[in-house]
Amino acid sequence: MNTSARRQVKAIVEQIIKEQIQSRSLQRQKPLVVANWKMNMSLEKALHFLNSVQSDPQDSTVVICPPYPLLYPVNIAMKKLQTGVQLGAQNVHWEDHGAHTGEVSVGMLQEVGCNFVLIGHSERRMAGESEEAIQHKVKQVLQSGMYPIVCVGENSEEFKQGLTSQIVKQQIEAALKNLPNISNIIIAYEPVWAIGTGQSATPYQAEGVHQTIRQSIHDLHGSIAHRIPILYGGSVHAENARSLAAYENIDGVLVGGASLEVKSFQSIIRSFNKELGSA
Ligand SMILES: O=C(CO)COP(=O)(O)O
Repeated sequence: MNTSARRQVKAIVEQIIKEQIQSRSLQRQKPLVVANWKMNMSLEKALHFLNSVQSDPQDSTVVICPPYPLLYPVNIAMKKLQTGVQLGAQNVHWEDHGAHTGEVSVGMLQEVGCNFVLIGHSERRMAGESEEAIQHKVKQVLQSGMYPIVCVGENSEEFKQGLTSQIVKQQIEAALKNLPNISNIIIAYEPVWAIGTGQSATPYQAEGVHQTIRQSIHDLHGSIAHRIPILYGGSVHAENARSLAAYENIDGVLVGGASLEVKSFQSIIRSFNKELGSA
């Protein structure tokens, strides 16, 4: 293909993506872009980050999940700077209070301004977090009115064996069964083999798994499934965010490494905005 033909194909693809995002944003809720800083960032870096990051709450909901000790100062800075960004935690305990050394309750997270909390991240599952603990946490967070972001996803062995659908269905069922009201639930599909590896699932692959997840939620809780945001996570960066945003069942992203730098995170936020001129 010569250069001019290649340029034409690229322009057509760009146009299709733009139309898909525009029609999708008319039908669905606002996209959600979530930063999981994991065990990274200092207070100084975090404050610098907040000074520079910008989000328009009309276009997307942007959430930052810092490590516990940064929650309070980050909340103060967010209020002062009016960044339009919301606060989330990376974990929580299911009890209100008590003898649980090193743990933090839902009430404590709310006191420091958290509206969101990650639950069942694969890095925590690998450290021994059980399905039962995840279910208790989801229930407790829902009761508080906060938004639990429940992480699911297969590991590389399971992926190679073609077990992805089976694994995510099992994880969704374990986390969401017997819940009276799931309207605040957010799901994040994070294939373990894509986390921190630079090897993201293709948007097409992710869309297929998101459809399976939506169907599983539907099987458990009925038509509310269509309103539950399903995020993709695993090597999301500035270059692949826009094509992920184009898919109907990809309602946002959960970003690790690329959320530590303002430039890459800002570019991911722009990819999920309705106005694509600046993307
Ligand atoms: O685990 C993740 C977010 O929770 C994804 O991490 P990376 O974006 O660094 O692959």
